[in-house]
Amino acid sequence: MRANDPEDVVAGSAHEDAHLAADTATPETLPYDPGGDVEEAVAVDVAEVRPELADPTTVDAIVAPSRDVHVAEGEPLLSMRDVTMQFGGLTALDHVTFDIRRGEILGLIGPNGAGKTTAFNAMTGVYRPTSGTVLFDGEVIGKAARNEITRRGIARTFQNIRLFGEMTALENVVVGTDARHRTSVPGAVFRTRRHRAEERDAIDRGMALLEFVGIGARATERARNLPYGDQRRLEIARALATEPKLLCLDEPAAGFNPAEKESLMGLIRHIRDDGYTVLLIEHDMRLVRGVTDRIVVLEFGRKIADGTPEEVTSDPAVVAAYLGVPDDAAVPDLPEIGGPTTGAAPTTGGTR
Ligand SMILES: Nc1ncnc2c1ncn2[C@@H]1O[C@H](COP(=O)(O)OP(=O)(O)OP(=O)(O)O)[C@@H](O)[C@H]1O
Repeated sequence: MRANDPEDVVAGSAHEDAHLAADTATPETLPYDPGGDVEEAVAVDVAEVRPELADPTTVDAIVAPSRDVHVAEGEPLLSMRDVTMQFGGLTALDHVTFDIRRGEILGLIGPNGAGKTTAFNAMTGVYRPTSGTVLFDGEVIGKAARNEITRRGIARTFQNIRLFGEMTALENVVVGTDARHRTSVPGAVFRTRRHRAEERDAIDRGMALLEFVGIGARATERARNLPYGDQRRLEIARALATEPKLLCLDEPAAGFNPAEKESLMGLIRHIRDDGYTVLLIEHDMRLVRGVTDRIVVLEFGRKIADGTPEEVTSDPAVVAAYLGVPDDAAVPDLPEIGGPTTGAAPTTGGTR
């Protein structure tokens, strides 16, 4: 199990055993696992870096993406081209084509079972499409290991929060920075100058990211002790720590009250304004409409709409998909979708 692999990060899991050293640490001197195959914990003085992060201008500059992206602002960063995904006799995606443009917040919505997660998995290399192509920053994405996808520049958060519960907030974020480290294992073990510099950068960037998402003051608290909303923010900070070209948020507002949703919208806009491209899968239509630049709608594995929030939410086909009413029956306000009362699409079965 690699420490920087988000799929393996589950709050309260057996993985905590690997990080028991944190239990015996003083609040100021925290051991952290630099990730990869290095097993030896390294002492890090968190208190030393905190005062440097008081200036919000510095925080924004540190957090802003620094990787080379081949496509220009507004051009397609990720393209789904005629993607079909079949599971046995079930067609979960049916010739789906859409782009995520560099610098935008794209919402991907649709009723339960519409194919959102499947599209997400095809984009992030979890599935190889049955046919069609996914292009990311000029390269074809096939099936790829998760760390390879992270390395290429796609980061994601999960519907169900996955954090190292016994690690501090800062440690969780520093683990995310490992994806960008270049030090060899011997370099880490012998603590070469480059390794120490990377370690220092990781801590500075980790603190800046925590400040950026609004939980800087909680840097030394264990992830499992953070309030629910702060855990969701921590997941976002950790995803950003991998320096992604594309940040994918899978239902980041699940379980939030209206005030928390409002605050999350502000954070997502801030992330976009800082230079990131964001894909948002979310059931809450108010949030999707309030924060996205464009929306793609799936139903039964097919794309039924693609446009601005205003265009999409007034599209009779979208209204019908959500409410199960005839296409010509305009309904001005779409409700939150995906709950048990939506009658548009079955969650399973049927050939899509
Ligand atoms: N690995 C799989 N094997 C078989 N069928 C699958 C698999 N993954 C998804 N499906 C099916 O594909 C269809 C689309 O599912 P998907 O999870 O992509 O929808 P969704 O829009 O994400 O739904 P939800 O909003 O409920 O998460 C569903 O009928 C689902 O049962």
